[in-house]
Amino acid sequence: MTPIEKSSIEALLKTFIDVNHNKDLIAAKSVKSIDVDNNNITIRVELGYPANSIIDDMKAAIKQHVSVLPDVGEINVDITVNIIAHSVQQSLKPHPQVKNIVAVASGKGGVGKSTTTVNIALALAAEGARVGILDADIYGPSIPTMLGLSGSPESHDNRTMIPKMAYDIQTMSIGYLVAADQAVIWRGPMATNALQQLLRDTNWDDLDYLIIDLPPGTGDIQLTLAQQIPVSGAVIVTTPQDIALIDAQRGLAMFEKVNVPVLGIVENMSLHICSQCGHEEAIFGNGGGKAMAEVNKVDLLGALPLDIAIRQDADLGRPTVVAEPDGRTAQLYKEIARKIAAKLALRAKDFSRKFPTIVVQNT
Ligand SMILES: Nc1ncnc2c1ncn2[C@@H]1O[C@H](COP(=O)(O)OP(=O)(O)OP(=O)(O)O)[C@@H](O)[C@H]1O
Repeated sequence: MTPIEKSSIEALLKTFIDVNHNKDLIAAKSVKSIDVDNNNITIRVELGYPANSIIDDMKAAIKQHVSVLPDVGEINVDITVNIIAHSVQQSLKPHPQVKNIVAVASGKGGVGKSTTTVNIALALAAEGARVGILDADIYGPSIPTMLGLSGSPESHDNRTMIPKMAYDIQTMSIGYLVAADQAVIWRGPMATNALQQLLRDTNWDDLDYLIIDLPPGTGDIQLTLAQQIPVSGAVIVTTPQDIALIDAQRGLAMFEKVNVPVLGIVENMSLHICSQCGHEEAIFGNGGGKAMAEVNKVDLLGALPLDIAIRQDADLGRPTVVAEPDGRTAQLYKEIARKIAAKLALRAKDFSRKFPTIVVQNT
């Protein structure tokens, strides 16, 4: 029997690409230990993103990958998940109750930003994370409707608000607090102050991810929010039309300007699938999101079809990820959600939480 060296296993794991971030397991620092005992192998993998729906397949794939070693005995693969906080803009302090804030933006309105936000948030939760949504879309706070929620949030201390819950997700929305026609007229500082307050005064309960649905566009409000909210990353939603892509490009530039990493682009309404005959048609054009991602060197996280079920589910307060959790569309949202979280996992840790604040006391 030829004894198996750890280095041979490591060499093999260097060729195992995790499709969620496109890095190999060693480069991504996902392999925590490799033990060999009498050619029986135990590999301990730690993922930095929630992955409920793929862990079993990934275990099997790693086993298969390593099984080519000559004289290999039993192979055990143990996969755990550990979601940590990642760094935010240098000048800002991270939110104490939220590990990672992710902003979802769009260059223009109506591209399906809120629908995408809500489904991605539900997908992250389905994958095992603690998730919240902050609906900051003052021009059309639609998250409450999409989750079947209404009414004012409660408060135990008359100071902080308790997030309203739907499908295990903590939510706060400008829509719970003001009439639909009121917030729309807010301008600049009024809107940004209100949104900052909403973030600060909500009693978020230990979140891994807080997804913020930003108001559409790239004006002053969005820029100020991108500057003042401690975000770990941003996602841009666009449709494949030229006009939407030009606006999405502005979104990219906005986040670049304030040093917020763009984790990728989601192309929404990319193909129309006829509910009668299944025929697929690129109503808003073809390949726009991909081309834009390539030009700007960001990732295309995924493309969602223009599908009447997505709209109907959202209108009924039961978005597709929970209405049809095993369907193809839910799978697409979960793939996108895992990619967002996995890309974030590769980014720098938030070191500010690791060290206690040092207080010098005069005696
Ligand atoms: N992939 C999709 N297929 C079918 N309908 C969709 C899809 N995505 C969104 N929609 C529908 O398109 C409409 C606009 O979506 P949504 O409200 O999410 O857009 P938005 O970009 O957040 O808009 P705004 O921020 O301007 O209010 C909604 O009726 C929604 O149900």
